[in-house]
Amino acid sequence: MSIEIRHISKDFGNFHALRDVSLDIESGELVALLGPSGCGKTTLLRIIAGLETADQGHILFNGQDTTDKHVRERNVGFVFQHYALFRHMSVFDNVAFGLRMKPKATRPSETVIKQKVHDLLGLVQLDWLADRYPSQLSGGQRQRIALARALAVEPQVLLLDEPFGALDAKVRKELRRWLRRLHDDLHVTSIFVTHDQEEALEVADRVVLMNTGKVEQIGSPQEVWDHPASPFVYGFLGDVNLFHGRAHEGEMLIGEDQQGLRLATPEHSEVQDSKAFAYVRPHDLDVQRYVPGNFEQRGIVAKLTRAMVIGPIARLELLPLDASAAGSGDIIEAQIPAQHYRELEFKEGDTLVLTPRRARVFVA
Ligand SMILES: Nc1ncnc2c1ncn2[C@@H]1O[C@H](COP(=O)(O)OP(=O)(O)OP(=O)(O)O)[C@@H](O)[C@H]1O
Repeated sequence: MSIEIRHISKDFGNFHALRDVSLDIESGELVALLGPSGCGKTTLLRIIAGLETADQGHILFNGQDTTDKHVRERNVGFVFQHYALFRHMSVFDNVAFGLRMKPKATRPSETVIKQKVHDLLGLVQLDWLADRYPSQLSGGQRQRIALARALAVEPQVLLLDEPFGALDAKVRKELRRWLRRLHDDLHVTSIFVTHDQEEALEVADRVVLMNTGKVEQIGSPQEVWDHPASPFVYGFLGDVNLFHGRAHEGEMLIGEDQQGLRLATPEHSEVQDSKAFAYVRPHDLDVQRYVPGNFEQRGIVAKLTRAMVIGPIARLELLPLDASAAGSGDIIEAQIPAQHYRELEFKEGDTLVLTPRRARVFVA
């Protein structure tokens, strides 16, 4: 089932929860809605489900407008963060629930239901728990049962709202791999909401980045990571350092003195002396020892305030000596291979020079 989201807007009182959101989801795709808390992800999911109505715009399923379609007629399966399994029902009865609630004319026989529930429990690899009650399951097991229950009625669309949000990091990681494999087997058009960028990038075919009720960027995980469309996306997807400076005719200057850094920004060759921001990932910073008076050595001069070696990576925290380069008081973070860090023999308190290998410049 394909889903077209056309110019959806939604206000709650004076608050604009969604502003003119448009998005096409292909049949069989797994799409992540990613963004900070309060950006409108859940509201959009609820509108797609029919649990909430939009003030403006339309949702089309397979080209058909769903505006007048009740949630029950949309053939949508849900899984929420706070798994709403029925506590007084066994796992088997929870999964069978949707099938038993079908109108008599379309309700399968108990024999068929039994087979189907066992197949679904097999699919989520928990057949052995059929007789247990929700309170006797781990959080991860409950979410897998919730998914089996959502799939029982053969939805054409699966909507997942922070399905693994309440679980610990290790279980989340296992479950997201498992969700991806399950999706590859079933190909149900699926949308899941998350504020965890790693989860979105790892699981989804495409990621929709949202901020303050608007779509900032839509693309494959690789596209949004490699080519963030806006400063917001750059900052939201992973750690990033922000440097301030000025752009002029295809070059950005960071820092004032002769050893200031010049970054080539051919994409801004038309710009005349404008305020600019450079975004640089910690692993894209080269770090060398500072040599006073060496004018060949251009870069951001900073003091090493803290160094942590975590496995193969050394994480360095640095304070720029020229506060105008970064936001005042802002720590710069660099990541270099631990081996390299040991060879350089840096110590906390050393003055170092940072040069970005890769930067993305936005002009104000
Ligand atoms: N029924 C409601 N009445 C008033 N305001 C609401 C209602 N539902 C949501 N909002 C507001 O709309 C905004 C978007 O909410 P939404 O739940 O869609 O955000 P979200 O991106 O899913 O956030 P989170 O990740 O925290 O769940 C929030 O500021 C929220 O307070």
